[in-house]
Amino acid sequence: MSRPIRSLLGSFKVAFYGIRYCIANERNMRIHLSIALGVVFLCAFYSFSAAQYALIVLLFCMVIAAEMLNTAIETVVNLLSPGYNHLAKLAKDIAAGAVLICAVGAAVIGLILFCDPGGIGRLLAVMGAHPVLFFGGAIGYLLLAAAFIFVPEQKQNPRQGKKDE
Ligand SMILES: Nc1ncnc2c1ncn2[C@@H]1O[C@H](COP(=O)(O)OP(=O)(O)OP(=O)(O)O)[C@@H](O)[C@H]1O
Repeated sequence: MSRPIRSLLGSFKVAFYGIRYCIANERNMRIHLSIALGVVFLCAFYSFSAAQYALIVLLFCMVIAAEMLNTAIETVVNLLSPGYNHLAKLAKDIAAGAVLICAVGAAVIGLILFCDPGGIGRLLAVMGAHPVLFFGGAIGYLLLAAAFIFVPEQKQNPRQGKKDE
């Protein structure tokens, strides 16, 4: 394999390692992903335009990327300032605030999109016609999401990471 291709594949490998690390160790990341999956299910009841789907995908990416940047900032702060430090607190609090702003913004836009009467009507129609299937599916989703969100974590000490990961 040529050097540029190996280097490109290497960049993907480390990026996927970062994504996997956040999913395995950040509860908030798993909450965002569970909500995203729920939203994908809900989309089946709505007839969104291509632009509305694009907006939903953009919101998923925005919130998840913000959460990952927050984790990156927390990790660097832990590396540089393991003890109590007012500046460390400030950096973490500001990063957490940024995630909150993205998540609240996404929730507000989501509410506006999903308040569409046509979609709500279809949702209620399916609920009325197939209650067992509908509520069984909803409970199944909630149980799986809870199991995913509260999976035990094995947070790594950043100083112990391997160099090539
Ligand atoms: N080194 C530190 N010095 C001072 N305050 C800190 C320090 N580390 C954390 N804090 C405070 O504790 C809060 C929680 O920090 P922590 O590192 O546990 O992040 P978190 O928001 O709980 O992230 P997560 O649970 O996603 O790892 C921070 O927002 C900050 O206010």
